[in-house]
Formats: sequence, C-alpha cells, structure tokens
Amino acid sequence: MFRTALTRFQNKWRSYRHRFVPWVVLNLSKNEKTLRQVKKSSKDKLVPDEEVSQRLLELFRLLPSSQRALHGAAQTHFLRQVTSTEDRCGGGNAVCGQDAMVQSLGFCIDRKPSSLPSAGTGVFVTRGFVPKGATVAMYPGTVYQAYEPILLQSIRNPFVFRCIDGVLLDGNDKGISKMVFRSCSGRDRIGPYMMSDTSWLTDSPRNPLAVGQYVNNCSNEWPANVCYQEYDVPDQFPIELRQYLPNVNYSPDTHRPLRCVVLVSLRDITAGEELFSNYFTIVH
Ligand SMILES: C[S@@+](CC[C@H](N)C(=O)[O-])C[C@H]1O[C@@H](n2cnc3c(N)ncnc32)[C@H](O)[C@@H]1O
Repeated sequence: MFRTALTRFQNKWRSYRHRFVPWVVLNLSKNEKTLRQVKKSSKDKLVPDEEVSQRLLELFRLLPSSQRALHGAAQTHFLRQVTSTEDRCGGGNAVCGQDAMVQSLGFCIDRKPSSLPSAGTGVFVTRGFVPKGATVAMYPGTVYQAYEPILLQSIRNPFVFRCIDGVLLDGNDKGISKMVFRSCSGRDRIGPYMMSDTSWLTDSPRNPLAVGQYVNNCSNEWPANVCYQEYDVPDQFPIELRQYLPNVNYSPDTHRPLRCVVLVSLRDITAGEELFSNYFTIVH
C-alpha cells in the first residue's frame, strides 16, 4: 500500500514542470487553482518560434548598437544606426529602448514595486496595449544544460528558472551569477560582434524586454496574464543583432542553439497592469 502511494506521488511529481524550485515546496498547495496544464511538452508553445523571431527582430533593429565591439564596415553601419537612433530619441539609451519598444511592439514594460504585498519588484505594462499572444518580455541569464553543475550559483537564488527539458537559466543580476554571466559574455564573440548583452545586469537594459526575471507568480486573486515559452535562437538569426540577446551559454562547448525564454501574453493587457506568470506547469 505504501509502495502504491509512493508510486502515485512520484508520477504526480514527475508531471510538474516547476519553474522555480523553492516555490514548489512552499506555495504549491496555495496555488492549486492557478496551475497551468499543457497536453505534451511539444504543445507548450502558445505562438510559433517564427513569430517570436519576427517580433524580436523588429525591436532589435531599432535599438542603439554598442560601439565597443565594432570596427570597419560594421562600425560604419553602427554610426549610421546610432545617429539615426539618437535623432529619434535625443540621446539617453534607456529612453531609446522604451521608445523603440513602443514603436515596434506598441507597448513598453518596466520594473516597479509589485502591487502584491511583500513580493518585492514586479514588471508592469507602462505604456500602450499588449494584445493576446504578444512577446512581452525575455528571461535573461546564463544557460546551463541539464547535465552542467550550477550548485554554487543556485544557493539562495530565487532566479533559477527551469525549462521543460531541464535546461536552467540563472537570471540573478547580483553576486556570483552576475560575474559568471559577464565572463561568459566576454568570452563569446564572433569577430567584431558580441553574441549577448550584459546591460540587463544594470538598471537600464539596452533591450527593454530583458526584465522577465522580475515577473511575479500569480495567485488565486491575480491569475496569470503571461506564460513562459522556450525559444531556441535559430541559426539564421542575424549575427549583428545577437548583441541584444540577454542569454549566454555557460559552457563554450554547447553544440545546440542558444536557449532563450520569452513571456507571451495570455490575454490583452492594458497600461498600468502588473504581469503575472505561473511558476508551475503540469505536462500530461
Ligand atoms: C523570480 S523572483 C521575482 C522577482 C522578485 N519579486 C524580486 O523582487 O526579486 C521570485 C521571487 O519573487 C517573490 N514572489 C514572486 N511571486 C510572489 C507572490 N505572488 N507573492 C509574494 N512573493 C512573490 C518570491 O520571493 C520569489 O522567490
């Protein structure tokens, strides 16, 4: 009898795709009603990858470039791009990023104190309108394959996100996590091009979508309005626009496309609303 109960528990546990481990232990019973259920891991995607690529490219093409890693022909292109972006935005990068977002996606998001008591920082739609199925945010961080060690970085770290296939993203912008991201990002470049962006580690990310790690968990009173979706960057993603991707592989020998995670809207969302995701998904 004990064995049957144990097997039933193990099966139920295996079907959970817990996104943030401490939350599974502490909050599962409080959030039963808000669990997200999907049929199979392959059916977890709300919008096709091609559409996510399209939205990211539309935004990235408007963002100001980083001069640091560029020279030659790329620099000429950079100068043209920066000049035209500065004309539009009048200087400061933060303003440019937000304006670029409104221009390309029709809304912008930002971090602010959460509307939930003792939930710290949250993410809000600050301008415009988010239609259902839009790419609303990205989850930045170092990408660890399921077999790679993350022990030290994961201690007392609420920002370790677990993908459905066991890949982990460490979206903590402080301490050892921050050092690891900077070091991996500096390591990976192709010729003059950076392959990732480190500015999500600061208060003003160049890519304004890269604040998804601050989205709080839904509750019975505040149902989820966004959900996580794994997105593997396709080979044909333009090399000069990879500098805006807020993810980098921990290992230089990862022979698979870069894993990113985006947040997709589950319904229309209006300016002033806080974004809430679901930290648990059940895969049947
Ligand atoms: C991924 S972080 C989200 C960002 C976090 N709010 C912050 O300011 O750092 C996850 C942590 O946020 C807090 N959190 C998330 N959703 C919450 C909720 N509905 N109520 C209270 N705290 C919440 C918990 O401390 C959790 O460990």
